[in-house]
Amino acid sequence: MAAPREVLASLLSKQSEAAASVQLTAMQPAELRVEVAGLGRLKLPVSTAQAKKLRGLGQPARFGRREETLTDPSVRDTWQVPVELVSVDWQGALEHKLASLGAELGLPRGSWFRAELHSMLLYEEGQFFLPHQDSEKDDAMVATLVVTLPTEHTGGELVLHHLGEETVYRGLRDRISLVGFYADCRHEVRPVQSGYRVTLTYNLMLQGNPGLRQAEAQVIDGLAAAITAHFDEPLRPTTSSRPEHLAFLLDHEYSEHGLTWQKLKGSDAAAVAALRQAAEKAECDIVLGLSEIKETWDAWEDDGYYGETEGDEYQVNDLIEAEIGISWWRDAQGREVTGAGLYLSDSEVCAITPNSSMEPESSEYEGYMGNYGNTLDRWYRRAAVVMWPAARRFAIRAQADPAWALEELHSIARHSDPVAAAQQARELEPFWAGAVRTSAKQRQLLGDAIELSVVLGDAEVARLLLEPFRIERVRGEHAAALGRLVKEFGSAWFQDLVEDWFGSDDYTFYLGEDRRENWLTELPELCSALLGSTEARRECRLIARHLVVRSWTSLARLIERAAAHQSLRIRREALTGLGDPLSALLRAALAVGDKRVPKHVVEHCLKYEDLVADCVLQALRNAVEVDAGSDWEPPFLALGRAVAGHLQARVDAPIRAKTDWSIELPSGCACPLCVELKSFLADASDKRREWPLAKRDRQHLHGRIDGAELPVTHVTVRSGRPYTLVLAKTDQLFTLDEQRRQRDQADLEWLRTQGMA
Ligand SMILES: O=C(O)CCC(=O)C(=O)O
Ligand SMILES: [Fe+2]
Repeated sequence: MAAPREVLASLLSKQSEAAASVQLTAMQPAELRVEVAGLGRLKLPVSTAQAKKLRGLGQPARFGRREETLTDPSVRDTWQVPVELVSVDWQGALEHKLASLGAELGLPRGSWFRAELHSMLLYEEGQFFLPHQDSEKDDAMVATLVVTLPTEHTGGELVLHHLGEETVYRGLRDRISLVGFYADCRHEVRPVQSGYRVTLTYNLMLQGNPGLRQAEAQVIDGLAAAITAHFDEPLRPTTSSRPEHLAFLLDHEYSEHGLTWQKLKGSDAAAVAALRQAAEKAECDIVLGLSEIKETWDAWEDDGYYGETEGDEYQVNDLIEAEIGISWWRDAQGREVTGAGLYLSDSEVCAITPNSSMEPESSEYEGYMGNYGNTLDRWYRRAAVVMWPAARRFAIRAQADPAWALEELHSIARHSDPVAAAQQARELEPFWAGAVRTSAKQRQLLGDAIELSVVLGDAEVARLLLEPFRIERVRGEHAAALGRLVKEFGSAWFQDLVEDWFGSDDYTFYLGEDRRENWLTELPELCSALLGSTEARRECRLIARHLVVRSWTSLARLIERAAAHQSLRIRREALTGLGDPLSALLRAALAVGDKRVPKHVVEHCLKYEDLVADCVLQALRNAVEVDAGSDWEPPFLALGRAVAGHLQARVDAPIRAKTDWSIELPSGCACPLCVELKSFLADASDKRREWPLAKRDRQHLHGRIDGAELPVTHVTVRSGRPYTLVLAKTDQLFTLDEQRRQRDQADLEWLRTQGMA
């Protein structure tokens, strides 16, 4: 049985006969007077002699690509006669022609075309225009009219492409040909084989204000029933969850600007008009939006074995999944909604024309990736109408646009009552966390959510609203609002919330700008904003202190994790990366007057001995950078002196003898193999070992050596059973030692200049 949405698409496909392009009945030469300044009236059919003269007036035609206008004879090769020189007298016939065109192209009643002469073109032998779309230069422009004057010529066909189909229109020898098409249709002029082809092109502007065309009552009933059935049936046979949306993809292309209820093209206009009436009947909201569709297909690279598949390099098999997202739409009143994120599953989408009949915007082939075999991703952009039950309006819109939800709740709280708003806010529960986490504007959202929480005054709802955020979003701009929050709900409540914001394991899953480390470096600014707040002063101070204490727990874990890296190089990089956060944390602690955190910092770092020296050094350098000139505060001084001691000890140690090949294996695994490895490495004279080992054991040792980036090569000699692992220490051991010594010396020197050594 067909799914309700398929029933809906099939009902709609019968709604309109509108074409995307059409050729009208040809006109007699005498019906059109074309005058060209300098040439006089053209005699129709245009003679070869006159065509040659026209050519003399022409310039190489230009074409638009994005913002530019270009001349490129490999794309468009034709002569353009300056339009100022041309005047066309239709002798009263134009209105009538435009009316037929409007009817064929399915303009709704109450609207019509107005034509503006755009250009006069002349194609001589070999000239052409590659496939392109006409840019909708004007808001009102929706279509193009090509008038081909009668001439003796072959070739030069005007070819229209729409929904995977090609329509070929030929000029006539003794009559005037008229072809109209919607501006989103790709079209081309094939090379002229002989003679001349002369055309006039017109931009067609949509005029008037179409009323909603009435679909037949029976059709509307059918559509409304399909819509209702769609929302009643489970999404898939195996689940009980029901669809939230129903989208119908349109056939024509639109820009954001051009997509309005009044300016739908051809068959879209009839389908959408019927859907609007059906949606109303089914008590659904309906919006008009631009969708982005990503389809993932199971595919393999075509080796040409299965016959010629012109232009296609891939053999496409099954659709694995389709995702559709809508971030811009216009509601039934025509108001725009931007920056939203409505996500639909493929069982919420239908269309008359499937995506596979359309040209994808882009596609990307991926070889075997593990989860699937080889896949081909295809992206499409299509206009769509989307419906949802009016009763679910708040939840649907809130999910797509969390900022709107907060604003809406705020206004309910202000205009009616906070209790009603809090009640409504509970509807957010099932999806709020997901909506917040996918939002691109989390910082602003956090501010709004805090404000709203205070207004609603309901601790449970506040928790629901605020929990999905992360500490990385909290900035100075939130200071006063945070103070109010604590005032309203108390500090125990707040500290629980902050625990969630930090995450239970301080796992920082953000990348780039949003990393925990980066946030920690902003801690002094955040604390100073909190300390500077003129509102809820006591609460703000409490918050600042608490954040400092909690941040140290977080940073201590990051330091621990960084120090555990087996490779000296990676360990150094990671620890150096934590220097700025460490400096920031100490500065923040000093600013809020916290004594305990600096004490813990010093103890923690000393516990690691020289392991965290790189972190401390970077912290000191950072402190100098942000606060040059002042005396060292005690915690910095204690750390600097401890590090100076370690460095001094390393520098004082005797230089490695040329005969000393001992290498220290960082602690980690202590299995019997690693114990043996450790003793081989520690041996000062043993440079090489041949070790017959089974595959798993060899791999374990590879992992250990590579993980620690030791100056030791490991090669498997594949003969005998088991194979033999050959380990050999390399000269790099000495260069690494020397580099480290030089660096220690330089660091020590720098600490001296700071009065710490
Ligand atoms: O000359 C024609 O038939 C069409 C020319 C065209 O496509 C254009 O000017 O955009
Ligand atoms: Fe064109």
